[in-house]
Amino acid sequence: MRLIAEDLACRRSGRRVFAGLSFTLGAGEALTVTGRNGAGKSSLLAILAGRLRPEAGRLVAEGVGERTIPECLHVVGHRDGLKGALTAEENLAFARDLLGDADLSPREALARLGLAHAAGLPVAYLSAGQRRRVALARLLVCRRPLWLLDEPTAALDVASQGALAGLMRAHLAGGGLVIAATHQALGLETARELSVEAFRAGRVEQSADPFAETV
Ligand SMILES: Nc1ncnc2c1ncn2[C@@H]1O[C@H](COP(=O)(O)OP(=O)(O)OP(=O)(O)O)[C@@H](O)[C@H]1O
Repeated sequence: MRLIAEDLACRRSGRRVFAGLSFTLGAGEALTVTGRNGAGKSSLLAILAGRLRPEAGRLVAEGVGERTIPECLHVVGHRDGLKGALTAEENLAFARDLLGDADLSPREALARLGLAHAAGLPVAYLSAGQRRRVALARLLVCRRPLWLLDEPTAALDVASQGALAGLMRAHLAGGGLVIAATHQALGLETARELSVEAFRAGRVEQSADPFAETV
């Protein structure tokens, strides 16, 4: 898969958040989206996920056949999207049935996140970091090329941050793409950085592409 974002602009509550934002991301590549609070990182991810309409610009996915961009991606955002009354395993089985493209079994995915022991517990009983790990395990139960991650290390301890870095590296090595909004280093040495602040309305040159030399 290759994702091309062209000249994206975003307006929220009547305020221009960013404009003229372009990038291209190919198979095996990662992008970290940075910027201060309120700069528009989550808004950019929402546009990429098809959950927020851009004020201008367009998104193109190459190499995905008939599939739409939302059918090619996973989102792990601020809200974990888990059902508290269901067990960790049941939540993942639900996601697998809903999304299709089955990959690892729920138990295998939980084991990769060090949560095999919690498979049978209702998610409501889990800690914040454990819930985040269940949400991240969703990445592994369905095969989707593009991972959109919003502050994926939030609430994770050091060991779990390392496990996440390993999962992202394996995904990239298999030709996947990762776009992660973050305030922290993610342990991805090859990731390029996209500062949303560089595209703040009034500060941008139209269609400026910070990766023009590398794509
Ligand atoms: N649901 C919403 N409705 C209207 N405006 C919103 C909404 N969500 C965010 N905004 C506004 O959009 C702008 C960008 O917010 P966004 O959440 O994308 O920033 P961010 O860079 O992800 O911030 P943070 O680092 O705090 O997560 C902010 O000015 C915010 O007030």
